[in-house]
Amino acid sequence: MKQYLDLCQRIVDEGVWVENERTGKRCLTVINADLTYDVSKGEFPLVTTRKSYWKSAIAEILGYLRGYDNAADFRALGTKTWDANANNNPAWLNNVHRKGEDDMGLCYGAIGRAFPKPDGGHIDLLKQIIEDLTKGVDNRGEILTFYHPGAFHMACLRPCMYSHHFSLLGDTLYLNSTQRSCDVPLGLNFNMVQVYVLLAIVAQITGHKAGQAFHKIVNAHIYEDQLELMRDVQLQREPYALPTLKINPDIKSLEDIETWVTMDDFSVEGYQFHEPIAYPFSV
Ligand SMILES: Nc1nc(=O)c2c([nH]1)NC[C@@H]1CN(c3ccc(C(=O)N[C@@H](CCC(=O)O)C(=O)O)cc3)CN21
Ligand SMILES: O=c1ccn([C@H]2C[C@H](O)[C@@H](COP(=O)(O)O)O2)c(=O)[nH]1
Repeated sequence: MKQYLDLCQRIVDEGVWVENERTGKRCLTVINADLTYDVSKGEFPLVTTRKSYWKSAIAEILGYLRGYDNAADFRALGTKTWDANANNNPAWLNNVHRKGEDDMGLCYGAIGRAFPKPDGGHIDLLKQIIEDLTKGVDNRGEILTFYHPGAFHMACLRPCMYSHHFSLLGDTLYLNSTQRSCDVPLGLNFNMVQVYVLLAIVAQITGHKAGQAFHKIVNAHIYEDQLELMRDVQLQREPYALPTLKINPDIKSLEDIETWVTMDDFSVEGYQFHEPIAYPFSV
């Protein structure tokens, strides 16, 4: 929690105003942040200085792991976070590749579960990683990437947290996740939860202990219409102790994740938080 608040304060104190063409808004921006979550100690990085919608965040990462490319599928899992990008962005609505209502196009899991090969066909990157890790293999390239510049014109958004690199040291699994662009008041609440959950659940289904997750952010920003709420409300609050996350121990394979897992398989204990803050969202 301290590392999150420190980053927010750093943006307020040292950020530089940058015009963003896609949203038509200015963003107070810093470059480079490194956050660490110790999953081995159960340090679940849930924001306490406002109500954080952790179920929505877990539903998002679950949808990516399932290869979803449709906001309706995300809603069925328990999150509306893709509705706006799929259905309210004029550039995407006019894109000839959009396959109709709720389509997100070729991004995130649609790439990671079926990465197009230059010589034809696809690779299921996640399946291959899970198979390797289950056998105790780390080939120093166990990388789940959602980043395919050749597909950007066929997607509603480029992936923000675009790479998840798993590593084994003995029986302990580590994760390095990289994010190119970060909406710190809104997106990062979710992204911290997602990095933690991704390491915890992949360790669980591959039979390893979870170690640390390292989260690298390149462009970290606060949109101009979020700044006042962050500086004058959220940053004035004292954080509470971190809660803990429980994951159903019956989840044992990638197939379980693909077939029956729901938000009921996750629970958070001891979550004490301050009043909700409704930050403006930029499409
Ligand atoms: N500008 C922007 N910021 C983002 O964080 C973001 C995007 N766009 N587009 C793609 C996804 C969608 N994500 C989202 C979308 C909406 C919320 C949001 O509205 N959160 C509210 C309410 C959440 C709820 O009720 O479930 C929040 O207070 O956290 C968060 C992340 C993260 N990503
Ligand atoms: O998981 C996510 C997804 C998106 N974001 C934010 C970061 C930016 O504010 C926008 C994406 O805009 P680009 O112009 O494509 O950079 O969404 C996030 O923080 N986390």
